[in-house]
Amino acid sequence: QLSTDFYDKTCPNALGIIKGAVRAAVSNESRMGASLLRLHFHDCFVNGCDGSVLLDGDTGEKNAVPNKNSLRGFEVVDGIKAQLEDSCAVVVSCADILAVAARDSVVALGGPTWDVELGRRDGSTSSQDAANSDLPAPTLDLADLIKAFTDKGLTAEDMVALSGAHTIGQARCVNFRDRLYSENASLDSTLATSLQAKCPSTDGNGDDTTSPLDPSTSYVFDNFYYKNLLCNKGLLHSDQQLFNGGSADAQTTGYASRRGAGFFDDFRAAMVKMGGIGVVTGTSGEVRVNCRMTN
Ligand code: HEM
Ligand SMILES: [Ca+2]
Ligand SMILES: [Ca+2]
Repeated sequence: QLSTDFYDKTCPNALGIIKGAVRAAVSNESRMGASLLRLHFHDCFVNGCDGSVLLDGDTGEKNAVPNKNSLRGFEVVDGIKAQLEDSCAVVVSCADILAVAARDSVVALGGPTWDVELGRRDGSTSSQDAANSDLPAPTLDLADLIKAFTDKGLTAEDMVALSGAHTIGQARCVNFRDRLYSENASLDSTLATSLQAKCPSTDGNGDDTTSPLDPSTSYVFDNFYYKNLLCNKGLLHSDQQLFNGGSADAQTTGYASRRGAGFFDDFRAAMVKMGGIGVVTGTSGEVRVNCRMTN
């Protein structure tokens, strides 16, 4: 039901506007590419790709545990939406902006490109409970990571490929502290020691200081995420689950050795699949004028 040419007639500049704004935002701050990619993931996993993550409100998704003090990029989305409203009012949905911005972010940081399917409509509810229950936590083991994705119609293989998004971006100390102090010897000891300086052992100390998810190339979309896992350098507990003697090991090893015909091909296919989760099209839902509130 989605189509890649959805805005060709109604807003021919839409894709160019989004690409230009994403490029500018990423050149201003490289991390923004990671933040925009993550917004699309957190949108799609909660009530489908419907822009719900963008809605303001104390009881909305922005205040859910995985999102609070963590999600970023809302101002960039506002800027894109304002430009689109100037060019073609009430045509391009906020959900589609997130899908295109995710792709353009990956490309801006050296990753693969793909055609984004378009025509998603924006929803009207933002569910904090659904965000808390449906977004996978970094404490999960492999079986529960797989379940979080199969619950959304994705496969275990999609989960391993999509986790490669952690080749860019940052995580807060509170999300990997246990890797440094409790999960003895599972994290590479040199990396653990260097991370300890910025992430003290006491709960509450330095919780929000950030470290790169990919300590090798945190601003390049490449396959170093998987290479790191082979050396026990996965920052999050959930990352290292993809190479821990379990069922994901072979796929991780494959991606570590083949970037283009391995990881990149599977990543683009999985992104298209993720972008189709729970989408609403046609005349249901709406196209928001302001991504932060319903019309
Ligand atoms: C497999 C299960 C996943 C878990 C448990 C997980 C968990 C996390 C956590 C805990 C952070 C750090 C947040 C913080 O400390 O504030 C993070 C960051 C990030 N995640 Fe994931 N994630 C998963 C899958 C994904 C997927 C599928 C994508 C995109 C396709 C993604 C993209 C990102 C990006 C790009 C960042 C860095 C954001 C930034 O620097 O602003 N993650 N993730
Ligand atoms: Ca959503
Ligand atoms: Ca990287």
